[in-house]
Order: sequence, then structure tokens, then C-alpha cells
Amino acid sequence: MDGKKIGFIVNRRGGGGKGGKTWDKASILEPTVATKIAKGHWKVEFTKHSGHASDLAGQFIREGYNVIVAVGGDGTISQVVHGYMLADGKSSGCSIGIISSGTGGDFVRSTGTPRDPVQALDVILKNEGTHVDVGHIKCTQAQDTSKTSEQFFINICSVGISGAIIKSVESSSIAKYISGGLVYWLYTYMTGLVYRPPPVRYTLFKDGEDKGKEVDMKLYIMAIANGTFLGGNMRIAPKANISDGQLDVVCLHDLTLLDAFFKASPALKSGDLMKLPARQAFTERNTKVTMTPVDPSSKIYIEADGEVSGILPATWHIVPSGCLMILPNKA
Ligand SMILES: Nc1ncnc2c1ncn2[C@@H]1O[C@H](COP(=O)(O)OP(=O)(O)OP(=O)(O)O)[C@@H](O)[C@H]1O
Repeated sequence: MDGKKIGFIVNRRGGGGKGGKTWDKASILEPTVATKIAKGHWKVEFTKHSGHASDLAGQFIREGYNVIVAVGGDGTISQVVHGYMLADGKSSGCSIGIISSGTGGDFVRSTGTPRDPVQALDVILKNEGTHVDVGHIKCTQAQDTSKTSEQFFINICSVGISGAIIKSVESSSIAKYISGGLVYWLYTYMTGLVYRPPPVRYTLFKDGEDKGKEVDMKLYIMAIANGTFLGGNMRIAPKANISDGQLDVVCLHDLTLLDAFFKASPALKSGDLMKLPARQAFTERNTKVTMTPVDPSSKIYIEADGEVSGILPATWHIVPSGCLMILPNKA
């Protein structure tokens, strides 16, 4: 790590304020950074608004930083990856490091990155970046359906009940007064009671294929997964691998309300979807997915790495080895 320049992007809001506490001088991380990394070889920037982490990542890459460290939750990591991809960080040999201080922390659960900030810093200082796949989604904008938007994601993008839950949390005026873990628990049950699976049409593409079979179903949830965990500990894609060049597509469909509560939830938690009959669940490994609502007027929300990214129609694809990321050594 000698001679390298490291840029830290800190989201003070991550984890309901844990991000700020993780970094601040009162805690151990900032003084540890100052002790372990030579002066002039590191710099910290704090996010000022949602999406700012992407701009800061691009800025650090243009300034010639070799490592960009996301200090925050899944949303912050995702935005850093998005900015890195837009600025083509891989071409300049830049790597991404992670110090987790979010609420859910699904991506660090997938990678085995230590939760302790000083241990996570040690991983970043000792290890080199390795190739990691990145997901990409092109979807319809919820506010103006004549427009599309594009986004990179690192962990999981999902559509169905998960998109409805995140949308209801983001739209709620009271959610910000409730603690992070509790708010998702509450909105998951509230949304689960009213969610009616909408009919959708999807196509899955294997590597190298440009044609696939269109299939209709009533969508409970489809996860398009690079990482393994979703929703703060749900092991939805147990076989997903962030460096296999594939998206693991995990889908639950045509469930009754009782099936959703008593079969789907435990199966998702344990990662044992085989407990559900094949007519209600499947997992596939693909490189591209398309999905459209059967009723063009219905708004079916998509979440990417824990935040609403838009609505259907949408297309997902994998960017194999899209970024360099510093990960812990495998045990
Ligand atoms: N200064 C800021 N003011 C308001 N929002 C911000 C600011 N900086 C970042 N954000 C937003 O805070 C949101 C939450 O951040 P993040 O996802 O990192 O934490 P989290 O939600 O607690 O963690 P997790 O996603 O792991 O559950 C993100 O949408 C991010 O864009």
C-alpha cells in the first residue's frame, strides 16, 4: 500500500448516524487512519446529499487516487461503485474498499468484510484489489414514464414486494423517526398484508444468447443477484458469487397470501427455496434479464442495493469483472 493515495467517502447518515460516529475523531477510525497512512496520502470527503458518493468517487478517480473507500451502508457502497463505473475506475487501476457502517449491511455479509472498522481498514491496507462483477439496470423512471434511467449495482436488484416495501419506506413521513431495523420490519409486514402480485412478462438470457422465451407470471419477488443477502439478512441467493460473471436470478411467483407468509418467508430466510414447489419458485443463472408489466399502466417498483431505482419495464445485465475491490482473504 506504500505510496498509494486513498480517498475515504464517509456517509455520516449511514446506519442512522453510525457512519458519522464510525469516522469521527471521538471514535477510533479517523485517528487510526492518521497513524497508519502517511500524511498527504489520504483524504476524506463527507457526502452532502443522496447520490453525492457517486460524484465524489468520480472526483477521486480523476485526481489519481488508487483506492476509494466507502464508509457507509449498502446505499453508499452502491453509489461509490456507480461513480467508479461511470469514471471507468478499473482502467486507471483504482480499487474500492469498504468500511461498513450501515443499517442492513447485506453486501459486507456476502463478502465477509469485517464489521469492525479498524479490522476493515487493515484489510484495505494489506490486500490488493481483485476483479468483482457489477450489475447494471436500465429501467423506467417512476416520475416520468417517458424517460429511462441507468444505474450500476453491486449487491442485489429486486422487483416485486421488495420494491413495494422500499417505496413505502422512502415515501413515508414517519419512517425517519423510527430506527432503521424496526422500520423495515414494520413496513415488510404492512406491505405483505396489502401486496397483490402483479402479472409480469420476463425473459432470461444465458451468456451469449440474444433471444429468450417470454414467460408470464404473477410476481411475488424476483432478485437479480450478484451478492447473496437482501433486506438485512435474508439469504435470498445462496449460490450467488460476485466473481462468476453471472447474475443469480431467484424468483417466487403465483403465491397465495398464506404461502407468502408461512412458506416463502422462512424459505427466503434459510435460502432453501427448494421447499417451495417448482410452480412457485425457481433459481437460474443468467447474464441478462428483461421484465415488463402485463398491464402497462401498473407501477411495479424496483429496488437496487436497498433504494428505489425506478419501475418496470427494465433490463438487467452483468458487467463481468467490472471493478477492482479489496476483499478479505478467504478463510
Ligand atoms: N448528507 C446526506 N444527507 C442525506 N442523505 C444522505 C447524505 N449522504 C448520504 N445520504 C443518503 O443516505 C442513504 C442511506 O445511506 P446507506 O445506504 O449508506 O446507509 P443505510 O441505509 O443505513 O445502510 P444499509 O443500506 O446497509 O441498510 C443513501 O441513500 C445516501 O444517498
